[in-house]
Amino acid sequence: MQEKTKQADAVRKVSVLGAGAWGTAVAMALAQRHDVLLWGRNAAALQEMGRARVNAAYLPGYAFPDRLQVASDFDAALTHVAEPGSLLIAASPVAGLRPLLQQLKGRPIPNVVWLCKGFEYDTGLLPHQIVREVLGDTVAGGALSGPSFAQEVAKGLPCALTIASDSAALRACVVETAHGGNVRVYSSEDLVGVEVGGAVKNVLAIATGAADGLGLGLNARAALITRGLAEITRLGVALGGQTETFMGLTGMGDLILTCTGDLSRNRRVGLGLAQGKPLDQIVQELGHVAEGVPCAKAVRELAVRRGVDMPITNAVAGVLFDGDQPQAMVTRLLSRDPRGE
Ligand SMILES: NC(=O)c1ccc[n+]([C@@H]2O[C@H](COP(=O)([O-])OP(=O)(O)OC[C@H]3O[C@@H](n4cnc5c(N)ncnc54)[C@H](O)[C@@H]3O)[C@@H](O)[C@H]2O)c1
Ligand SMILES: O=P(O)(O)OC[C@H](O)CO
Repeated sequence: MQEKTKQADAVRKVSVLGAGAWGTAVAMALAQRHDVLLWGRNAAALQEMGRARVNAAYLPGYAFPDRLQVASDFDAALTHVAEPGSLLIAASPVAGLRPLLQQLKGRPIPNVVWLCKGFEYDTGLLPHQIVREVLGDTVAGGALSGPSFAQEVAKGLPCALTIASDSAALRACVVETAHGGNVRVYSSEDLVGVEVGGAVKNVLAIATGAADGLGLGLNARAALITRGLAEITRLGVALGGQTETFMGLTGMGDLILTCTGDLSRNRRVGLGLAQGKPLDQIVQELGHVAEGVPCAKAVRELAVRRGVDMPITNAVAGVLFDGDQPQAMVTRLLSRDPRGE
């Protein structure tokens, strides 16, 4: 009974800026009940999506629901969410967040919710810090995160997400809009904790993919996930996140999904490294972003600056950027001195 009151009854206007796999899947899920406009930076691809009613490049095989329309241009996507209670979703990768926000600067927008997971490559900033740098404090913003493969959401399978924001009004707006049907939305005030969990789990998924690819077994996988969670928590707490957050959906939940699910692009990077493929080839074959790659460098540098011990991240970064062999990564981790758990 109580759940029902939290679910959106009113039809709302939503614009999703970014038409990769995740932006498209979120737009499709919200279009079960709301009027959704999907915009992407590639005009020709958008036009084709509008005609074929499917995102053939990033989410092939999943037909758009009727209430999902493709935006004719960027201005149309913003006009669509002009009325109060609307939702603007930024669905770019981390690398595209700053340029996207710069396009929004000075424009009348109701709020902004971002979906990307990672630290910015050059600055080491979390997404909410980029938002504040570009838009200031005048726009309510929040991170929507949690264990969620785009293909499963596009299929209408159940999933649970967390909206993290310091604005109670924004959290309520996202819950009222997105909670319902097969999507559950929880709330959190811990933006740092939610964002750190989402960012670092991608690096750890590369590590578990490599370990699995090397045939190291399920014991090794469980050890990497568990020690990985300790690593995420150390960094997250050092940056101001709350310990409990890392035990929740956006911490442990997303870590388990990404480390164990073969739909994960980051896990597939690790599997490819174990086969001896060059990183460039792996990323090209993926055809999607693997946020753990740039994030590994940003996290390694941040951890050094903050004095946080992150052995698994360092080992992954060694393979990605310093020419270490995946087997050497394992040796490096196993040869560490014993310590208390
Ligand atoms: N796919 C998922 O299952 C999933 C789930 C939850 C969160 N996410 C997160 O959502 C974000 C987007 O992931 P995705 O799955 O849509 O990626 P994707 O690779 O499927 O699509 C990326 C989209 O961003 C565009 N893009 C690529 N590089 C860009 C750049 N430098 N600047 C601007 N745009 C760029 C591409 O044209 C494409 O439209 C990532 O941070 C990812 O971690 C993904
Ligand atoms: O496919 P990945 O590895 O980018 O992971 C996708 C999502 O972040 C899982 O929650």
